[in-house]
Amino acid sequence: MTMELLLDWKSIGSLLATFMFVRTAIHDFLPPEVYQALKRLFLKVFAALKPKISIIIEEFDNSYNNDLFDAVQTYIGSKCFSSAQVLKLSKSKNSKSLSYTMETNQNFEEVFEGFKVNWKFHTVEKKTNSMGYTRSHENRYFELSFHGKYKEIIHSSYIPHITEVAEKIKFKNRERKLYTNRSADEDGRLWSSVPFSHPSTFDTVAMNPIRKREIQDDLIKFVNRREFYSRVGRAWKRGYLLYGPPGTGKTSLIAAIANFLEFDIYDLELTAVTSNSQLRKLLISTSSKSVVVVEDIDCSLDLSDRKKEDINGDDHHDQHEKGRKRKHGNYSGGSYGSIVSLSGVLNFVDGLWSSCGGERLMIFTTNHKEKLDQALLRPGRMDKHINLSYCEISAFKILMNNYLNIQKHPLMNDIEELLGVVKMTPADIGEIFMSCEEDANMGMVKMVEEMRIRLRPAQESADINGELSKEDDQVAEEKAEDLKNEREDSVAAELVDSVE
Ligand SMILES: Nc1ncnc2c1ncn2[C@@H]1O[C@H](COP(=O)(O)OP(=O)(O)OP(=O)(O)O)[C@@H](O)[C@H]1O
Repeated sequence: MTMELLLDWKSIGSLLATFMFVRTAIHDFLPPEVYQALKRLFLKVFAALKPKISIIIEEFDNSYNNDLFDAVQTYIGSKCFSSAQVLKLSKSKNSKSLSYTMETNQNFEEVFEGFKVNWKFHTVEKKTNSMGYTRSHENRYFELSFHGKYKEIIHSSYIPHITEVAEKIKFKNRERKLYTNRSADEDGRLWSSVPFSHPSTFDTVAMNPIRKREIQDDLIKFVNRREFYSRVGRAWKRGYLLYGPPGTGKTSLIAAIANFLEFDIYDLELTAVTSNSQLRKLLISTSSKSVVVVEDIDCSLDLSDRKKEDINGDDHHDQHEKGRKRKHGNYSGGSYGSIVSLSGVLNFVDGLWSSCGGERLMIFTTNHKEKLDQALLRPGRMDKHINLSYCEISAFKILMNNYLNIQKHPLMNDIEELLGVVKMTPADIGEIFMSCEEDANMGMVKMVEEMRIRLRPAQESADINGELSKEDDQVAEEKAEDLKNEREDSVAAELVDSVE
């Protein structure tokens, strides 16, 4: 028995020695190219002996569409361009972009987290017999092959990765919509929609670049915080209040935000809402990536006096009566014809979306921030207050570049000085530039003229009050400087104010 064992150990030893000898001989005597080729062959043979696993993803699952098949098709379509030899190219009706799909029997290979996966697309003709008729149809499916030891990673990481990427691609390619509830009463639908195509972007909005960057950062932070919101048990939403005089870019900024996030826009007309329950339905039916806008909040609701309204519920009779009168055109409304109560708005702003998932940005606009209830302004409801005001030089430069396509001009100093004393909205400036689009120089001259015209009444009234001495020009200059400093201070204060 001991002898046999000894023999066995001996033979193993000599086998190892032979192996080492052959290996060294091959390594030392064979040319390196031959050695590498042999090595590759050996690895291939060895890999072929390893267990391989395949997963089949069919187009239909018990006659129902298989979402995973669609996801794989989208995913591979976005990647196979460089590797597959035959591809199909198409563009679907509601899509902005072209999409590639694989042809039958084509392979696509990729490396995920360090291991290789192989995809193959199959089409098989199938015949079914029912009630004496033979019907043939195509059975399309993807086959995913990989080494057996990666089964767990495929299931827990790779497949979720595919669905996530596919979702992002589909979202990017879809046509975005602008929804409005204005015609809700007539056609019975909650929202009517048109494709959303507003040209305003963060590049075209005339605004202090630092504040622009700050808003963009805030938006990026918001959309990247899904886990945070779910961890702290809060609805994934953020409230913005845009305030400032008419024509300062509130609507333009909203469009720029929606374009930046690639979200749908819901323009919520509160005066067209007939009850709080309708308001609730409207809000719940918004898509999972949406910007809900309530413009001119001070004009559509009596928000200044909360005590007038029943905060915990609707006064249905009262609401109904207001709605009836409004429909018949003879309702001038509490202060502005409010149909939904303040509680309705506050409730949904506070947490109606907690159970809906999805990311929603709520934007209110007003020309009169001071008219709004403090309860509505607090963080959680309006997380960020953005003041859009009269044009200052950095915003002016953006408009000048947009409309006249110039970055510098000899009249810039005059304009900067005048902007310190004359209130010009970006809309005013846009109008003047629009009329001289072809002649940048003329546009700038006209601008200075218009500002000087507007400056005169201010100087005259100052004169009457005895504020202006004989050295008009010098004092006007000093005043311009003071106002400019004041403006800079208020911009700085606003920045501090809006930092959470
Ligand atoms: N900050 C801005 N940047 C670029 N364009 C602007 C800006 N502000 C105003 N405009 C131009 O003026 C027009 C009116 O602007 P917008 O509707 O955005 O102002 P608003 O503040 O929403 O006005 P309102 O309070 O009356 O609704 C727009 O068509 C836009 O071209």
